[in-house]
Amino acid sequence: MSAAVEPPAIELVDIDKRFGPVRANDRVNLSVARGTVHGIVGENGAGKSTLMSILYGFYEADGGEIRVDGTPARIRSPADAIRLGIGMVHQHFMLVDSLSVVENVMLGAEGGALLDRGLARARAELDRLAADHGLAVDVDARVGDLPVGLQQRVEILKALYRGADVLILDEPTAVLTPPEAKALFGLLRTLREAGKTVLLITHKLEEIMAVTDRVSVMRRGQMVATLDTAATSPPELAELMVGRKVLLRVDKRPLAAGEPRLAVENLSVVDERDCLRVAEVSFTVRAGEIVGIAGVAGNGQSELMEAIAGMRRPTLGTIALDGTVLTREAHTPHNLRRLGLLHVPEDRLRTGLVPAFPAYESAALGFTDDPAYGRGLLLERGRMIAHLADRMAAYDVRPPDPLLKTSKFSGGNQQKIVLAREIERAPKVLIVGQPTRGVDIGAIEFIHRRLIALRDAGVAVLLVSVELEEIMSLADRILVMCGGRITGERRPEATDERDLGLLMAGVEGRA
Ligand SMILES: Nc1ncnc2c1ncn2[C@@H]1O[C@H](COP(=O)(O)OP(=O)(O)OP(=O)(O)O)[C@@H](O)[C@H]1O
Repeated sequence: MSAAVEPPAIELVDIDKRFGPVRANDRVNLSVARGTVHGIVGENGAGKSTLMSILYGFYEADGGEIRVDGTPARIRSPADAIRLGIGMVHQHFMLVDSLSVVENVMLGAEGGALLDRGLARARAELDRLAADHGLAVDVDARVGDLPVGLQQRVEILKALYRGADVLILDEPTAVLTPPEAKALFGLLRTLREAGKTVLLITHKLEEIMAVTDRVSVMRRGQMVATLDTAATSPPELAELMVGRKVLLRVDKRPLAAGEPRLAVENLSVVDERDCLRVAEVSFTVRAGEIVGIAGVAGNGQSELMEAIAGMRRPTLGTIALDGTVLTREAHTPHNLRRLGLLHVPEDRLRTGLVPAFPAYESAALGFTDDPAYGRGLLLERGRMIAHLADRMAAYDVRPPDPLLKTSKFSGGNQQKIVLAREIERAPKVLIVGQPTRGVDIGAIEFIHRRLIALRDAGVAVLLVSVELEEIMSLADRILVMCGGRITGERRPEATDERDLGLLMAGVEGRA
């Protein structure tokens, strides 16, 4: 342990921040010791990202003080933060795909341009950082060609290159595969050993347990606890986060599956670049059954879901609903919705919502002919608003304001709006991609219960998720996809994460 006299690397004192009526940060205090990994948890909209944005100079606090190494600091922009040795790794990387790693790292760094510091010098510096911290990456590779895990590494290198002593990571594993996440944690430990300080926001309590020294819990804009990680547990953290006990396990009745509702036969899908993404995939989903598709992101799951949902044309094969093969004309998102096939897209900002619309309009996307909204072209705004207000209450969306612009909701609350839109319309078949990405533990429990309730009510559910735990606890049957093919089928009680992991990597698991 470091000497008691050393001031904390970061101290936030009585930080306040309001957005209109929302008190996003309410007299928040936080003290982070140098050379530690400090976790921050809290339910969706608790104010975690706002607090970190204040520390990084994206927002200015309405009140309170920031101290860096014991000295009061004025941080009015990210440039101020960087000057004080604070770096941030964003969830959506701020990298230029067409430039190389070394060019990206130099971009915007002090002195700005490629001209200023010679490329050779930057390369040498990157090599040193890579060697010191075990951050191997090909500095001449084009960033757009790197897998997501390595792009994240470039973001970290960029922050270190600019002299960061404190690194803020906002849900860094949301975009990573399990091996990439493991590699990231190894790296965080190395950075800690080198005396760096890491602030880690995550919804995954096992990550908190695995890698942090201390953990702070936020709830409704306030800091409710800071604990030594070794002295706490996931159930205790979950309870502090949501203010009640959370069931971390899913309870479900035995399977009582009925008729096949969705039948996919020899389906193949080729993408825009003529690459085969889905190769001769066949399966059925019966009424009252959840079929889970496990796989590392990018192995054809997205294209498969989009093809079924009528957003992409399959090149070969058929899709049948209730025993009737869909013709080309019938296979449109609009008609599928009419037939009772609903779809929760995995990428909510790209295909699920329109960020610039008020929430009630985003929540009506694709359903503007719903009789509940009124007739014909004259949609009744009042009814759309009332309808979403009901859903917001049921899903505990915060703030429960249907008129607020979609982009102003926190990530997890946006996810709840999309889920509520699709799930609550009595589907016969529900296709749901990454339903709990970015949502907090209380909301995960709620969403899992809703999916089980739909199954028990006879809905055929196709669940695609990169979270193995989610697939294992919800699915009645698990299909594993790798390289566009189904590489195995398992019952959850007859498999484990290792077996599925092998199938996901294209290696035959145990029979
Ligand atoms: N630019 C903004 N304008 C209006 N309200 C905002 C803005 N940014 C955040 N908020 C509100 O402030 C509150 C805190 O949001 P914040 O993004 O900090 O939560 P979070 O804890 O990071 O949530 P999540 O886990 O869902 O990402 C939320 O109610 C959110 O809707």
